[in-house]
Order: sequence, then C-alpha cells, then structure tokens
Amino acid sequence: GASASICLNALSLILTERMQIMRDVAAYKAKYHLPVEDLAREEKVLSAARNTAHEAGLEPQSVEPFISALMNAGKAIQYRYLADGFAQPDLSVTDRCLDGIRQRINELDKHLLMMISQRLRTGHLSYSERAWLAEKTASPNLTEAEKDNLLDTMRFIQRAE
Ligand SMILES: C=C(O[C@@H]1C=C(C(=O)O)C=C[C@H]1O)C(=O)O
Repeated sequence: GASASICLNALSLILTERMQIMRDVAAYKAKYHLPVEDLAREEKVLSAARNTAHEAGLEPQSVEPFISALMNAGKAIQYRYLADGFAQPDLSVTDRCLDGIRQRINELDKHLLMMISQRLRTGHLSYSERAWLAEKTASPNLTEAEKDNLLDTMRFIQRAE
C-alpha cells in the first residue's frame, strides 16, 4: 500500500544519508589523524540501537547484525576515501566536528529502526521491495556486496511479539 512505499522511500533516503555522511567522518579523521575504527563508539551505537529497537517494538537482538553491517560498510567507505585521497568531487567538503556528525548518525539510526518497525507492521519485506531498495540506495564507495549485506541483515529484523 501507499504507507509501505512511503516507509520504503524514507528508508532508502536515510540509509543513503548514513553512507554518504561517512565522507565527512573520514575527512575529519584524516585531518586529526584519528583511526577509522572506534570500538568504544561502536559499542554506544549498538546499545543505542538496542534501546531504540525496544522502544519501537522490535526484537533488540534481531537488529544487531543490521547495525554491525551498517558500521562495517561505514568503515569500508571511510577506508576507500582515505585510500584515494578524497579525489572524487562527489560531495562538497564539510568541516563539521565529529560530535555533530555523530549526533546526526544517532538520529539517522533511530529513524531507520522506527521506519523498519513501521514497515514490518504489514508483513515482511518482499523480494521486489528489497530489489527496489537496492536500486535506490546509493553512495560513493559503497560496494554491491556491502549493500547486499545491509539488505540481508535488514530482512533479519523482527518485531517483538
Ligand atoms: C562513523 C564512524 O566510524 C566507524 C563507524 C561507525 C558507524 O558506522 O557508526 C562507528 C564507529 C567507527 O568504528 C565514527 O567513528 O563515528
């Protein structure tokens, strides 16, 4: 129905923004000589996701593979930016501080899980919806394999009974 496709569209926009914002994260880390991987931050992202899942009526454990996939893709995207020296003129360079970027990531993750919960009220994602999401969701430096992994783990998410 209409509301399902609105959710799906929002989902793809939020996913796309989360992947695209990795350019800003990578630029910040390059400037201040910080490592891409920050395990303390990843722990916070995971625990915030479990809390949001609980509030949104999702099975908290079922969101973990999806959140891990998001972070693995996020790190891979950053490594590629660092490796190519930000050569692609795909987005304007921003000079946001990491705290501000991470606040936006927190919001995106919350909205993602709320949209997924909303969408799952009317049943599981169909194969054609998955294909639609794969086609719509795009970011520089995101590989097809990473996108597949994101969508596969998204389909693993379950509503709480
Ligand atoms: C995005 C960041 O880089 C990495 C990816 C993360 C993510 O996708 O949420 C979290 C921590 C880092 O390992 C970050 O440091 O905030």
